[in-house]
Amino acid sequence: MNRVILLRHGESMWNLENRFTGWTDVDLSTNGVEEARLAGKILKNEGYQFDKAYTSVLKRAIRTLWIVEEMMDLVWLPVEKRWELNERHYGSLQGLNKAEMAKQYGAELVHQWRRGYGIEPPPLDNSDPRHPRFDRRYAGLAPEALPASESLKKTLQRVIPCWKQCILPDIAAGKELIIVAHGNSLRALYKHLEGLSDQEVMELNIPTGIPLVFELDSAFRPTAHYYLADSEKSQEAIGDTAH
Ligand SMILES: O=C(O)[C@H](O)COP(=O)(O)O
Repeated sequence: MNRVILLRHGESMWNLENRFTGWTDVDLSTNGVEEARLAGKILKNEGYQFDKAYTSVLKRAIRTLWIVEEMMDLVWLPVEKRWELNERHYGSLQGLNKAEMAKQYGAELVHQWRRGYGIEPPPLDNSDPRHPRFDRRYAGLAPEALPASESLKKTLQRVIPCWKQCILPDIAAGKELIIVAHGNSLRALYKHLEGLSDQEVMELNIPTGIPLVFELDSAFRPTAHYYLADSEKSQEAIGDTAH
């Protein structure tokens, strides 16, 4: 059986403050550190072993992975950091409070921005210092690859090539992998794996800090998936993420 573990980073400072984050490089909150510790502890206690990890180039995911590695005594683990696993770029919403935006623009539009498949939040201006073209970690990328905002669809269009070209060959080679990423990059991957419709993915929420196991058949199609938490806890966490 092939298997891959997906993990959304622990709660970040801006999750805590209910602000749109996207590509903003905010760190974990104290609670997020605890969530990452617990995820590592659960993975260790359940006997998981890894050969390699994938993560994004954003510190909330990277630090979550570091903490998991420490908890599992796996600090030697090879890690591949891929910008394609970053959170969806939230455009000019980044930094703004989600509840205040719902008051200003209406809950329905904000819900569409957050959970709709094709809708793109308002973009960052090209001259905005927060535009990724000013960030050296993206310096090697073609300018047209750098988003100023992304729908979930656009996010999926970068996540899935990374899945197919980098991650799947590692799984095919028999490696046990953990992918530590973000709410929307993982929603995109989940949509692809489970073949969710554009409508179905609107209902999908991935909680912070709870390992999600995908079992795959020999053609890498999912045969099962489950959270490593009791169902009450994961349902509560999924509910929290939705709001
Ligand atoms: O980027 C963000 O704001 C969060 O990590 C994900 O936010 P969402 O639940 O509003 O998509």
